[in-house]
Amino acid sequence: MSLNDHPMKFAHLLRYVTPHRGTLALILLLLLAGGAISLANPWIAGQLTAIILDSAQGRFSLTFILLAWSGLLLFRAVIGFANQYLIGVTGESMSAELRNRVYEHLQVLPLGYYQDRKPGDLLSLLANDSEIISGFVTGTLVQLLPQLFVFAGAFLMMALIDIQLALLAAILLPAYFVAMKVIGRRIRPITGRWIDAWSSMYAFAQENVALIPAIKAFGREPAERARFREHNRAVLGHSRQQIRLQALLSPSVSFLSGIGMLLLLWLGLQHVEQGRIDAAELVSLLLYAMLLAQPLSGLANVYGQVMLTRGAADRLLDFFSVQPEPVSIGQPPLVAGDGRIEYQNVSFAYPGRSPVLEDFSLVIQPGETIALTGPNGAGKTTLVHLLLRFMEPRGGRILINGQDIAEVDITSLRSQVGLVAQHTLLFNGTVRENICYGCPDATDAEMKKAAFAAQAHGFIDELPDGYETVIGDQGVKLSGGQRQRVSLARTLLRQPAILVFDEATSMLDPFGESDLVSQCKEIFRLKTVILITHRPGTLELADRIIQLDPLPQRQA
Ligand SMILES: Nc1ncnc2c1ncn2[C@@H]1O[C@H](COP(=O)(O)OP(=O)(O)OP(=O)(O)O)[C@@H](O)[C@H]1O
Repeated sequence: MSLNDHPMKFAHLLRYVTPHRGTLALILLLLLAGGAISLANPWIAGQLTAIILDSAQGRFSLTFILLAWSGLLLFRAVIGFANQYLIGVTGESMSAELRNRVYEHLQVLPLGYYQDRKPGDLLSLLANDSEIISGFVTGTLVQLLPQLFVFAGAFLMMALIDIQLALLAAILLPAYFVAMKVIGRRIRPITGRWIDAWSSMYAFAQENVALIPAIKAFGREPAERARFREHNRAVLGHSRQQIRLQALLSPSVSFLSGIGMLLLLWLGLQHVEQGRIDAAELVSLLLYAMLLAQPLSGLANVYGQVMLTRGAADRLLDFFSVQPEPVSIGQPPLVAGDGRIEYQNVSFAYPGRSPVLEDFSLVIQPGETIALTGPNGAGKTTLVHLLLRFMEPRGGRILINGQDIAEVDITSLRSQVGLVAQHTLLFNGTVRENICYGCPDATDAEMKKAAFAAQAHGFIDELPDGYETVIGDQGVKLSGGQRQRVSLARTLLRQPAILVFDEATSMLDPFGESDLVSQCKEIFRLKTVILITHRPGTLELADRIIQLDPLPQRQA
């Protein structure tokens, strides 16, 4: 599929260029000025040769020419500095904006998108592809016109000196383009494979770092090392192929242009002998011919860069075209109410799997605490994930306070349903930051009240820095039960009308659990609560126990 056939169109990516068009235009002007100086050099060299050979063409004094030349070189140096600076800064700002946009889109994608992909692939969009796009704009696109300008200028100057030799140089050009095309065409798929291999390696390393305890416990270090080496070998293999082709590209073009120069020199000398041009003009002409070849090797890189950028643009556009979670702009908020929940004939199946729920109905009265129990895989977590609209049901509907949740603003819905998940998800920050994650403006007293209710205050107080203790990645510096309590406090602090505990007490010791149960009875009296649990201590809290049984397996 070509980029313009892409559902989101290549123009979408140009949005990141538009805010910088002023700076890019300035860069372009400076590059053109640099190009003009490059075009002046061969002419000056011709004048110098004329003076040295004492030819009639030497119209300026040696001192004047040297001074003027020095001035031009200084001017080019200043332009070079300005350009390098502007190109660097603009490129970096563009990639930063693109990275922001990628990250924003990541945040609004449905949970299922993450479950189907490796984190490394997503991170590669941030790390590689955003850079490639901005690098193309600042490193290739803006350079194109100045290169063409130098090319056309050099050709024109040659034609003014000797039209035959100028045409000969122009006739030799297709050879360069053939070399560029043949090699350039092979670079693109290799780059795509290199990026794929790189993201697989990254994803593998990331997963392994998270699974270190399991790897150590099962003594799998040597096997994992070997698997990493395998991934790394694939990355290296593709890099080698890519580097080989890229390395081949410029020298091939240089070789062809060198041969062309020799041919030109040979014919030029004959024209000098025939008196059609003088030696000074031949010097200028040869230098112009070199200038002609210079943008060509630049253009050879353009081809490789375009191929590389098309790959990155394809991946980014694919990513941006993934539908975000159902947008709720303009949808009314979920009106705060007494917390009545009603599942009406709800059906759901994960993609490619047999149905988990079919025609499921359940009414949970305001202030009621129900325990949801049943065998593993029966669909208990799925049921509460549907309540939070992490996924959408295939059939039926779910009402809260009489409002269909499919028709309310998703943020207002999630602010009223507090989930304490089966796997605690804590950030690498302080205990305070973790508890206040959903309510950054909570006061110290409110935070501590939530921590007391979750029976977490006692152990937090004994931590080296109390609430300011950093708990490590995923809270590794806390015990499993402590993590659950922090996560519970985080949810309680939001004071949602509906509380969902998805095996949230599974790691608490029996005493801790009974303490928590009595504490929670106090809290739960005011809220609608769904407890997913198998533990008798927690079941005791429930007004009603709902047994969920798995549906008979059948083909999706
Ligand atoms: N992201 C997913 N993609 C595909 N299938 C899934 C996904 N998540 C869960 N399932 C499947 O859906 C079914 C219900 O899973 P769910 O997590 O809701 O069960 P559960 O009753 O909460 O189980 P447990 O008691 O083990 O926590 C299971 O068969 C599971 O394999």
